[in-house]
Amino acid sequence: MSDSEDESPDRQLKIVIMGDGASGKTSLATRYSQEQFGRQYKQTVGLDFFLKRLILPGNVHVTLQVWDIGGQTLGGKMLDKYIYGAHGILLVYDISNYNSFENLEDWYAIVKKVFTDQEKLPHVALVANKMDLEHMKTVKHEKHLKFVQENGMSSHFVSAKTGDSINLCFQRIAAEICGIKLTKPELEQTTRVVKADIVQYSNTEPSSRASQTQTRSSMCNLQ
Ligand SMILES: Nc1nc2c(ncn2[C@@H]2O[C@H](COP(=O)(O)OP(=O)(O)OP(=O)(O)O)[C@@H](O)[C@H]2O)c(=O)[nH]1
Repeated sequence: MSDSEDESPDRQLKIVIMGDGASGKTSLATRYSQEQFGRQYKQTVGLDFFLKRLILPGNVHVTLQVWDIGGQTLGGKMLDKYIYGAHGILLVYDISNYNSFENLEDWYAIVKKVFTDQEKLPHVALVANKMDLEHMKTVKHEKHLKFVQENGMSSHFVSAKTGDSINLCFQRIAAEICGIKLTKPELEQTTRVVKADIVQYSNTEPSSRASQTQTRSSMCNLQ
């Protein structure tokens, strides 16, 4: 018997990413599935697909089918069909753009409409993207938490640019859908470790620094 015959088939989960144009949905998907980030904005027309396999605790193999829905589809005829059958929905906003947060009410209204009368509701996650632009933040933390609490969503703060908390976000959502509780060490393990150079200056005069400067590399866990 080959190894592959031993394995149970992957659980397939449909994950839909929604939110205003330029909030960073495609960037989130490409960062997660391909470890890449592009500064250039290229509008998604209709939708794009991404696939990502992951293994959850308990050796649960999962394939995420990530549906990246273009921001211009709000109000369009196809949106209901894109959302239908989703196991998880990411409502994404850009922390530096208040409108993108406010408009999530409209995106969420469509989700609720599609799932009225459905037995199983999808897991809905509120995702604050572009956390690297914290200095340009226009959405208060309390506003984010209120939306989460009022609607029973999970809460995530990420940056597709730096990759901060992206794996953790998808891992938590997949685990939640599969009914798997992640332990603290498992959550910490998923947090991306970013390498940083720490420059150590001696207490000598600036003029003599050039010859004496020593650089040391250390691992730094940015959360
Ligand atoms: N600084 C910063 N820029 C980001 C981040 N994520 C995305 N961007 C930038 O924001 C712009 C829009 O990103 P996209 O991922 O194309 O946005 P989208 O939500 O898919 O847009 P639509 O296709 O119109 O729906 C691009 O220029 C990205 O480089 C982030 O975390 N930080």
